[in-house]
Parts: sequence; structure tokens; C-alpha cells
Amino acid sequence: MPTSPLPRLNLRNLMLAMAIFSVVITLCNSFYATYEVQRTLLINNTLEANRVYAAKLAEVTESFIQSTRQQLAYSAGQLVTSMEDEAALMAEARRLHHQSDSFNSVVVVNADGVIVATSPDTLQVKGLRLSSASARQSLEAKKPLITDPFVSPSGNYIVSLSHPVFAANGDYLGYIAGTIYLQQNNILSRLLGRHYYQDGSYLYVVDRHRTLIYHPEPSRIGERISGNPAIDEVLQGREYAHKVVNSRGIDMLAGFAPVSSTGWGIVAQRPKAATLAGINEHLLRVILKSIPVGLLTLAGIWLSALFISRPLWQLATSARVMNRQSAQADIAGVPSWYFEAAQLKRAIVRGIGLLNDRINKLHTDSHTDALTGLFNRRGMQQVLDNHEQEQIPFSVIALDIDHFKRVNDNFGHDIGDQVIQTLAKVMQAQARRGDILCRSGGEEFMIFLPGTSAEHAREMAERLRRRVAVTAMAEVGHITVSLGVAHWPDTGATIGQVLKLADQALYQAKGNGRNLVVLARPDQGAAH
Ligand SMILES: Nc1nc2c(ncn2[C@@H]2O[C@H](COP(=O)(O)OP(=O)(O)OP(=O)(O)O)[C@@H](O)[C@H]2O)c(=O)[nH]1
Repeated sequence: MPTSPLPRLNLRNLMLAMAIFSVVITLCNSFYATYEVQRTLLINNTLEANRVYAAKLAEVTESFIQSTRQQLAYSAGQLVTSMEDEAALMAEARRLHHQSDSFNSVVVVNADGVIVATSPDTLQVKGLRLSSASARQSLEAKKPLITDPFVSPSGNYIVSLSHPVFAANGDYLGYIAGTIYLQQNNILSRLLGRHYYQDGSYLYVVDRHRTLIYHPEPSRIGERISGNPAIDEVLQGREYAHKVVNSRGIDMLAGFAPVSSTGWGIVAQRPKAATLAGINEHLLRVILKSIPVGLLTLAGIWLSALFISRPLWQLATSARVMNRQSAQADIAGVPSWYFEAAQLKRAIVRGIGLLNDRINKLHTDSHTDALTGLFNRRGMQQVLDNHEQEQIPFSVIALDIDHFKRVNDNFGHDIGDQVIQTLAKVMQAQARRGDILCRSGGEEFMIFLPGTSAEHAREMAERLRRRVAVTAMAEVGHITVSLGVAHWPDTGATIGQVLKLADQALYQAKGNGRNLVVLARPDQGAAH
């Protein structure tokens, strides 16, 4: 029977596919986990770094404020006795302005709100009376103050740091103020501006009303920041770090810190994209470095799959041709080194053994006569075919019980069967090794004697005839047999002819009175 083609799917391929799938999933998962961990780490680190950085700059700003306050307090002390002396006021304003780089300008304002001295004196505001509410903040506060941003009489957008001047008797004489021009180069931009980075990181400062008082883009100074909860936190005096989206819609990682003496908030922020810029490259490097080990792992898995599936593969391919003679031996020879394969092999080998036994038994049964255990006609035919094929000369004796009908009639069929069985035993006892005994019909038998001449066969037939005649059969007593002898190829050219001649010789023996042996002659005749 032709075997069907091998299916593509087999255990080895399945194992391989499963292993590759597992490796790929595991690698993807670990790459993803690495990416996520790195990403979270980078974001958290940047947030923390920005918070610390904002806090550091808040500290720097705080100490700048403290120092300017001391300078203003000192100047205010100097002015107590010279508020009416214009030259002295101008000198002090100039001194304070030039002593430090802290202020863009210095003004002295008397108790009436009139600007009485300025530095630089090019300001052109001397003699002006402050009128707007924002410009009069310091005048009305009568205490050290940092104003909200406002437009000064000279037209600059400023914050002013002021200190009141009180006479010895406690009368309010006015104040001295240093200003910071928010939209020009100023101390804040010098303090904070150098921290501007190429990667998009920057700082900005809001006052307590969320107004930008410092930003790297001067055009945005004075803008109100709204909708940023982190700003609320920082204006309540808390350091903070948070992801935010800036005014351009860019995701930023921001650190916030308050300048407590002013109520300002300093924000240091870096674009999230800049923070994560290196991570893809990093991941690619991780993947590239994993490739050799990954390939080695796959090769290992492939070899293991081969090794593990090999016994089952061999068992399966051997089992496909189980009808082959060598199937049992082939399967028994498969090295099965693990439990399942060994058990399967045992089961298949046992199965084939049982099958063979069964086939052999069926074969034997189909070639054997049930009553006598001798070959039946089919068995006899096979024997003859073998002899013809191998060209082994043989003699044949055809044997028939004389008057067997009477036995049956007188003693019954069962006794007749017993007679047939006893006769078979006598024949077996008389036969030599290699002789083949067949029951060719009811009470007819054939004996094949390979390599035996016709004469020797005739002698054998004679001995048998005599033995049967003296053998006692149960209930029946004695029987006789008639026998015809022929030889292949001496008697006839074909086996068919020889069998026919042996039969004819047998009938001749019957015709001549029974209990006789007749030897068939090649010339179609027969002799006693
Ligand atoms: N008991 C029994 N009888 C069988 C069996 N096979 C054939 N017979 C009988 O054998 C007898 C053969 O009879 P015949 O062929 O007439 O020949 P015969 O009575 O032996 O006479 P001759 O051969 O002429 O000597 C028949 O009665 C068959 O019924 C069998 O298996 N068992």
C-alpha cells in the first residue's frame, strides 16, 4: 500500500515553532520592560534633578534678595539726614547703583511721592510725582517691599525693591528703591539666564500672582500663567516636580521651587523628548548585543528539538511501513532515551509482535487441516509452489482409505473422524524429517518426499501400507489403504501431471483390489 506523503507539521517543527515563539515573546517582553524601566528612571531622575536645580536657584535668588535688602537698608540709613539735600541724594543713588550690579536703576522718592533723585540721571523722571497705584505700592507700604511688576514712569516694565526712610523721630521721609527692568538685561537674567541649555531646557520665574517676571523669551515677560496646578503648589511655598505641557504644547519635565521672601516661584524644565532622546539608541544597542546570545539560544533549542523529537520521529517513520518484514527489528533498534518514547516503542514492538503472531496463526490455520493438523489443500499448494520455484525434485504418495464409507456407515461419522486422525498419526510416525504430509480431501492424503527417488518412495508407501494394516483403530478394528506413487520430474514434466499420475496409480491400486501400492510410470502407466 503506498504511504501518504509526510505532513509538514511534525513534533520537531512544532517544538521549534513553540520555542522560537517563546524566545521572541520573552525577548520582546524584556526589551519592553527594559525600555519602560529606563524611561521611568530617566523621567523620575530628570524631574528630581529639575526640582533640586530649581531649589538651588531659588536659594541663589533668595541670597541675592537678602543682599540687596541689606544694601537698600544701608542706603536708607544714609539718607535719613539728607532727604532735603539733592546732591547728597543723587550721590547716594549713584553710589548704590554703581556699587553693585543688582539694579538697573535706583530712585529716591520723598514722602509726597515725588522722585527726588535717580541713577542713572538720564532717566528724566526726577521731579515726577508717582500717580499710579502700582507705582505707589512702596510709598503706601512704608516698609521694605518687593513690588508687583508695573510700568514705571520712565516706561520700563519693572519690579522695585524698596526700603523706607524714617527720621529719628519716626516720621516717614520717603524711600529708596532699586529697580529691575524685567524686559532688559537684568540681574535675574544674569543669575538665571546662563542656565539656558541647547536641548530645550530653560528656567522661568513667576511672581506671586503667576505673572512671568523672568523668561528666556523676553516677549513673554508679564504674561499670566494659568492652568498650571504645579505653579499653585510652588506659590504656596512647596517644592514640586511634575510633568507639564508648556505653552507650545511640548511635554516638559518641570521642577518648581519657591523664593519664600518674595513669593516668587522658580521653574526649571526640560523637554520630555530631550530626556528620552537616547533611550531608543540605548534599546537598539541592547537588542544588538542580545542577538548573538539569542541566535545561540535558538540554535541550542533547534538541536534540542531535534534530539528530543528524534526517537518519536524514528518510531513514527518506522510505524508508517509496519507491513515491512524488518519493521519490528527497525522499531526495536530506535534509541529511545526517555520515558514516553521508550514506552511507545515497547507498545509498538509488542503490538507488531502480537499482530505477527496473529497473522502467523491465521496463516497456519488457513494452511492446516483442523482435524489432523496436517497441511490442507492450500498448504499443499504452497509446498508445491516452493518446490517448483526452487526446483527440488520430490516423490509423491497419494493415499486413500479403502471402503471408508463403510466405516462411517457402520460406526458413525465421529468414529470415522477418529480413524482419519489415527491414520494421520501413523503417517507422521512413518514420515522422515523433511517429508510433508497433507490431507488433500475427505479420506485422501498426499505425502511429499523431497529429494527421494520414486523407488524409495514406493518402499516408504509399502511400509506405510503395512503399518496401517496392522494398526488397531478404535471400535473399527483394522483398515487398509491404497497408495499411488509418482516422482517429479521423473514421472511427469509438470507437478500437475505428476499429481495426476499419482492419483491414477492410486485408482489403479483400488482397481487392483485395494491395500496396494502402485508406482506410476513415466509412460503414463503404473506398476505394482
Ligand atoms: N468421518 C468422515 N468421513 C468422511 C470425511 N470426508 C469424507 N468422508 C467420507 O468418506 C467416504 C468416501 O467414500 P467413497 O469416496 O465412496 O469411497 P470408499 O467408501 O472409501 O471406497 P473406496 O475409496 O472405493 O475404497 C464418504 O462416505 C464420505 O462421506 C470426513 O472428514 N470424516
